[in-house]
Amino acid sequence: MDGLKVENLSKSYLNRVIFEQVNLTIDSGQMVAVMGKSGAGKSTLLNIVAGLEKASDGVYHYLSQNMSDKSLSQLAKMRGRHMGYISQQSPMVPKLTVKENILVPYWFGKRDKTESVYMDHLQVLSEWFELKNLLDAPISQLSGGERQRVGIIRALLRQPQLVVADEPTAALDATTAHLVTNCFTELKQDGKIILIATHNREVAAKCDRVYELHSDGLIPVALTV
Ligand SMILES: Nc1ncnc2c1ncn2[C@@H]1O[C@H](COP(=O)(O)OP(=O)(O)OP(=O)(O)O)[C@@H](O)[C@H]1O
Repeated sequence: MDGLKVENLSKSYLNRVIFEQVNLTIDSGQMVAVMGKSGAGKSTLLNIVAGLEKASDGVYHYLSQNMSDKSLSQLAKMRGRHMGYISQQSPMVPKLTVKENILVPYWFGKRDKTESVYMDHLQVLSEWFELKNLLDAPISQLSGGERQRVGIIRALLRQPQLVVADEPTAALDATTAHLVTNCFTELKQDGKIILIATHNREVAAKCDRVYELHSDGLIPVALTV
């Protein structure tokens, strides 16, 4: 199974339960949004799926592998090869240019395609996200929304099967946010899996399914935008 299957996942910090009984299946070619009030645990859930932290209980499978059995370093390898993780504030190396920041994971990760494939894809993505003219600029000169788009390009550079995007449009105006949702829609049409945490109802409305995260699990919601 190429998809993602989450079963009875729970997370607690010390004795405080953030969520439990989270069940979610996303097949190839599907885009799913998780909404919910601030502090509900959306970032925590996405961090677990992306292998940045461990669940307290439950299992999840991705690419037919039981991810819950893996160590954080094994999960980091899986993430580098098979996932694109977009965080709320993508960390950047201040002294590097935009292009160099995008290429950092390529420099340090396993290269399963030729260099020209990555460079061509970088050009396509930077054009799509309207950053082509800024590729040689120091990252420190970019606005918050521009940096957010750099983080998205970096996560997509390796053409991952699973994209985990935490508030990918938080710093963007409506027009630029459309670039992101249109890109994600193309990716899902190409068979990728997209999991988004968002407060933006217009972004969620573009998804195949929308859930609200509560302490006792995910509840499907029907959006009227
Ligand atoms: N390392 C940690 N230790 C203790 N509590 C934590 C830790 N990380 C997150 N939390 C708590 O878990 C809860 C869920 O946080 P999370 O960031 O996942 O929420 P969220 O739904 O993404 O919120 P927002 O919409 O505001 O981004 C919060 O109450 C937060 O304080």
